[in-house]
Amino acid sequence: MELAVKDVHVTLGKAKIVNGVSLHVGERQSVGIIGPNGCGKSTLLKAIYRVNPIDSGEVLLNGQNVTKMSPKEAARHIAVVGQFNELAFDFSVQDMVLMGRSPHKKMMEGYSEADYKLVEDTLRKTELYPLRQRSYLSLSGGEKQRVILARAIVQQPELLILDEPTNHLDIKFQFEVLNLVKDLNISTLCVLHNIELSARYCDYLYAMKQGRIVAEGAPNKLITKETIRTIYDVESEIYTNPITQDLAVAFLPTRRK
Ligand SMILES: Nc1ncnc2c1ncn2[C@@H]1O[C@H](COP(=O)(O)OP(=O)(O)OP(=O)(O)O)[C@@H](O)[C@H]1O
Repeated sequence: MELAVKDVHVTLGKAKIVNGVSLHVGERQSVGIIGPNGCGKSTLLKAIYRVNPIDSGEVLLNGQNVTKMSPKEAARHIAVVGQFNELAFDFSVQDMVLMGRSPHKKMMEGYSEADYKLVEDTLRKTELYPLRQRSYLSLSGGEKQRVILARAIVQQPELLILDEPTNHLDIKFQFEVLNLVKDLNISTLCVLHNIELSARYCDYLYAMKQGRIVAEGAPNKLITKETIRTIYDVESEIYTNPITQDLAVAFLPTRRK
C-alpha cells in the first residue's frame, strides 16, 4: 500500500497549522516524522486518517482519495494508534481487540473462529493475554497503549499510522512495540519524539517545523547537528553508539544563568 500526501493544508479554528505538506510512504516502508512540540505533526496525521478536514491538497492510498472513502472502507486499509486512548464506555481488553475485526464484517455478521484465534494470538504476542478479561479503563497508560496496538494489528491494515506509540511505555515495551510493528512488514507512518528510536526503526524521515516539512531523507542523512539545530533549536553531536553501532545523539543544551 502506498500513501501519497500532496500539498496538504489544514486550518484549526483560525490558525493555519499544516502549510503545504507533501510526503510519501512506499510499499512496506517505515516512514517517521520528527519535529518540535506544536509543529503540526498530530494535526497532519489526523488529516491523513480523516479526523481533521483538509483545506486543500490530496491524501491518496494507492491512488485512491482517502477523503472520498467511507469510514468503514478507510478502516479496512488504515489502522491508527493515537496519542490519547481514553474511551467514554468500558470494554474488556479482549472485546476491545476483537473490535479491530469490525471493519471487515458485513452488517449483522458475527465474529468467526478465525477472528477469535487471531485475537488470541495477538493478545499473546503483545503480552496482554493475562489481562484479557480486565476492564480497559482500569489499565495503566502503557497497557492501554498495547491494547490499542493489538486492536490495530487484528485490523490487518495495509497502512498503520502511529502517533507517539511509545509514549507511555517502559524501555522493554518501547522496543517490543516497535519490533512488533516492524515485523508486521506493512507500510507505516509514525511520529516519534525519540530521534534515536526513529533512526533505528524508520527507513526514511521527514522533519517538520511550523507546519512545513523542512528536511527529508534516510535517517543517517537527515539526522545531523544542523537539522537538530534547525528544528529544535538545540546544539548536539551525532555519533555512532560504540556498543550498539546505532546512530546516537548527544544533546548539548546551553544552560540558562
Ligand atoms: N482547535 C484548535 N484551534 C487552534 N489551534 C489548535 C487547535 N488544535 C490544536 N491547535 C494547535 O495546533 C498546533 C499543532 O498541534 P499538534 O498537536 O498538531 O502538534 P504536534 O506537533 O503533534 O505537537 P506535540 O509534539 O506536542 O504532540 C499547536 O500549537 C496546537 O496548540
